[in-house]
Amino acid sequence: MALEAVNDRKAEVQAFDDSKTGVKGVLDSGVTKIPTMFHVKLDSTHTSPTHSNFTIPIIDLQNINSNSTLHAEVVDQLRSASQKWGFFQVINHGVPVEVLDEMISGIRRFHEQDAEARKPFYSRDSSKKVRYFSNGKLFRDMAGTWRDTIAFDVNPDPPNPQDIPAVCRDIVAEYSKQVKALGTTIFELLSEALGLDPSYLEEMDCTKALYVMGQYYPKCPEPELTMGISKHTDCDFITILLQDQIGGLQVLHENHWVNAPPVRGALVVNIGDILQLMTNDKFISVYHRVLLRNMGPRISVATFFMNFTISKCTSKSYGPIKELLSEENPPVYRDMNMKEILTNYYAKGLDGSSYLLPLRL
Ligand SMILES: O=C(O)CCC(=O)C(=O)O
Ligand SMILES: [Fe+2]
Repeated sequence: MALEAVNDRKAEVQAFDDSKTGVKGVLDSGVTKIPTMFHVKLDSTHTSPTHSNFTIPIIDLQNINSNSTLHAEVVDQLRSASQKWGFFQVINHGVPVEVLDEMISGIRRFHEQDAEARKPFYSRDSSKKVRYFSNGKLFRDMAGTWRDTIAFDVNPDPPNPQDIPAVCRDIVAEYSKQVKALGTTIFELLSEALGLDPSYLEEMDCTKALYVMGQYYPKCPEPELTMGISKHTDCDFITILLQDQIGGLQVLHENHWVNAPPVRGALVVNIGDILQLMTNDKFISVYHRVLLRNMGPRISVATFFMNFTISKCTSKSYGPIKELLSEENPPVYRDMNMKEILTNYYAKGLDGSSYLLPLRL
């Protein structure tokens, strides 16, 4: 890019960020063409049909407390999904559908309230426990995506309730509590799926930190030119995702983009990069993205089991779990502490799963 173009782009991004009203603010200004900073480099897969022969596994958690045969079946399904897909949906997971609906509504209320009410929460200071922003890596990723976020750093040290926007305060607290409990159950089942003691992953601090991101993808006047979220993997242990009924989430499976269709009452779970590392690639952290269509807005809530703050993350080291290694399955990563992992992660743009490469042996 010529220097002039780089400077233009910088000015455009800065003006957008200074508006403190996100992509929603751009839309509300009445544009019919999206600003060039949101034009992403598209590839042929942007418009190609998705692969409908595949479906992301749906796992019913109803029977986890039943007899041991039924329990073992659920564990088998989780193991298979984590190995082959890195993604699955869970139903009968114990989080009431009213809580799910109200969480979507609360996030919608935040993003759809008056711009003046949103502005005070807008910040790029990642040490803030509650903050509103658009495109976390805007100044590093060259293309913006059509998405705004309200994020809550809810665990282990939750924000002061007064700091949470009143329009979603109660439900954020309730949802976080419920999703943490579900996460704990899922980590127990995943530990079993690995042949480990059920408490293994919890003892590795996998359930300690939760980061909840309320995503808002406004209706887009030119969806064919941009993305909701570009192709990436999640830097965490697992992610539990709540999505509304709009659709648009796609998962890369055997080189095909496969839709993760909204299932009422379900939560989507995916394996993150750190769990792939710990399982020595047995469980996979796969690429996913959100493609925008003409519909919208779309709302989702991604809960990352991870502390993204370098100064507060766990001091534990992560590498392939020793119990899983053998002569036939030697470690493919070296151990690294969380500070180093996060430092590598922040040095890359969003599409940067390569931050784990320095750990590959
Ligand atoms: O909104 C979605 O469906 C996916 C969000 C996501 O992948 C993320 O926040 O990492
Ligand atoms: Fe993600």
